[in-house]
Amino acid sequence: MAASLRFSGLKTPPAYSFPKQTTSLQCHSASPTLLSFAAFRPSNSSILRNISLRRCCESRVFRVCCQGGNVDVIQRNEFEAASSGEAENQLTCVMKFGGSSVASAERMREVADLILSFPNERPVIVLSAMGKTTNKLLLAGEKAVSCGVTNVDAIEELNFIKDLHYRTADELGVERSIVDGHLEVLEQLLKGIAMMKELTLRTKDYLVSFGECMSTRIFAAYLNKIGFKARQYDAFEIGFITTDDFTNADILEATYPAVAKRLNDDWISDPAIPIVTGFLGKGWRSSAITTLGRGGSDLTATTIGKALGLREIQVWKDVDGVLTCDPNIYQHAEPVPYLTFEEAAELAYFGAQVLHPQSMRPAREGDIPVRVKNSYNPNAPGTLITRNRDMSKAVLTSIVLKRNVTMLDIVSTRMLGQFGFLAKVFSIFEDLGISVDVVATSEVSISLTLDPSKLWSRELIQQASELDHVVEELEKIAVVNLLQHRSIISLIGNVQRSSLILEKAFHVLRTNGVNVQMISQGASKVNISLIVHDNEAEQCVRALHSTFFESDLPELDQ
Ligand SMILES: Nc1ncnc2c1ncn2[C@@H]1O[C@H](COP(=O)(O)OP(=O)(O)O)[C@@H](O)[C@H]1O
Ligand SMILES: N[C@@H](CC(=O)OP(=O)(O)O)C(=O)O
Repeated sequence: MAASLRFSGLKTPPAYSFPKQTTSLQCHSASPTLLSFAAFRPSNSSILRNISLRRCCESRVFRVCCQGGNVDVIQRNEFEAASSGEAENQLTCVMKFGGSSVASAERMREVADLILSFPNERPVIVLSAMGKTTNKLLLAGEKAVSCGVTNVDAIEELNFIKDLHYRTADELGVERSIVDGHLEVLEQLLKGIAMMKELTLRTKDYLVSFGECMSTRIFAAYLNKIGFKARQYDAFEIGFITTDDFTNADILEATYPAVAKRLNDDWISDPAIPIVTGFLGKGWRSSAITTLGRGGSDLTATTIGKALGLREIQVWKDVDGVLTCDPNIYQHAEPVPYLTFEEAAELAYFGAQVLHPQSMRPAREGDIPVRVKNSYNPNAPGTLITRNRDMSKAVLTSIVLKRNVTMLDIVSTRMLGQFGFLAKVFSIFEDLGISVDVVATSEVSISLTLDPSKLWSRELIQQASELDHVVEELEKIAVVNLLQHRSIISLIGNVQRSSLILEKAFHVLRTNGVNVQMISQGASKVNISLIVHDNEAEQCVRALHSTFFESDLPELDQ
């Protein structure tokens, strides 16, 4: 059953009772940015998990869907905001600053100036941990496993972290007490790890959470000190609900209404710039702190953007936007001015460190533009990522390298014409919970690569035995060749031009004496993947970059 409400002007009732079994409510609103709905059971005020909100693109129609039905009350925060005259004053965008942008007191000051240089914005700020804090915390945890309880206070990384955060607080003129408690608990936690001689994935997530919890507290205190009212939030306390996959958790749908409600309600009742911890969430079963995978603050930012229906999501980095290739491989890489969500998602998934692999999903679902900017060079235009862009002149957008990939050649032991071979192979991967990246098939053989981010997040010993297990299972139906130390070179761009791209690419690879071991063009039409040996990969990327970005390509005919 669908209910339809039409509201005009500011006079709207504060809540609407759904008939039982209602599955969708459509609202027409006066405000184009109207966004947050939350569904409650009034009996215990719990937020329903199965609610989702969709904005019908380019219109003022918002659709609330509740798959399970049984919604009792829908509360419309923006309608309330509108009636109290706050609509003009809503939060406008999200600005995420990565570790390199907030690495020191000086950098935090610059970031504060940068935020305040946009007086028309009312941003939600997402911060990562300062500099390399996450790596240091992980190293401290690993050292604690074997150093003995009495030696924990001598762990170099612990002292580095204490010194960095106290020094930053001192230099910004905020109270040390803002991080005192966290640093004490951090040391106790390391003692606990030393005592147990064990660092589980769950403990790892708790351990690294101290980085974001401290950077956001210091930064919020600094903004308050210089006269801009700010409020710190731990993401795991404001509704970031995730799976319980420690170190690599996924955001659950319930996050969107919960986060929207909390941030909007606080903003309406007592406006203050929200400063939210990136990267962190709360496991829905365990209630323990989880993390979204390395670089996960990008995903925190896009999740908030979608939850609040903000106008723009900005991710501020230490590079002039998404570049034509990894600048660590080739220093003459150039910024890419425009990308589609699809291109950016492929690029991130296939290894470009600049964006978290899952971060484009909320932005695409909410149709919210993402701007990648350089906090060290704010005047550079950066990269704008949107649903569509003009592809008529586009050939190649970016070259991405994913190293240390495992490849499997699987040849059926049965004869040609047997059906069900592909299905059997993929059911083995499904049973073992391993995801596959790139695939090329013939009737009796399959070559594929395994997704290292899923496989490699597990312990080393577990990885080796999982690979043995995969091979063992596949050998029941096929001859299997396991090839390690391979790289995927992904050519992201306009695959409508695949003949031109492949002609150029193969010319370059042949000239450089490189043998391509597998090639695949995905259905996404933005990515051609080439598999080469690890030790040839970087040289290939540099040569491909010269050909595609530093020399003239033939004019493109439609
Ligand atoms: N195609 C690419 N474009 C831009 N940066 C890239 C690319 N590939 C790899 N990088 C690396 O990603 C880094 C930025 O990502 P990241 O370190 O996660 O930023 P932050 O910590 O600021 O969020 C850059 O410094 C650069 O070294
Ligand atoms: N601090 C976390 C999360 C993050 O997103 O960091 P950054 O924005 O600096 O990549 C990490 O290092 O993975």
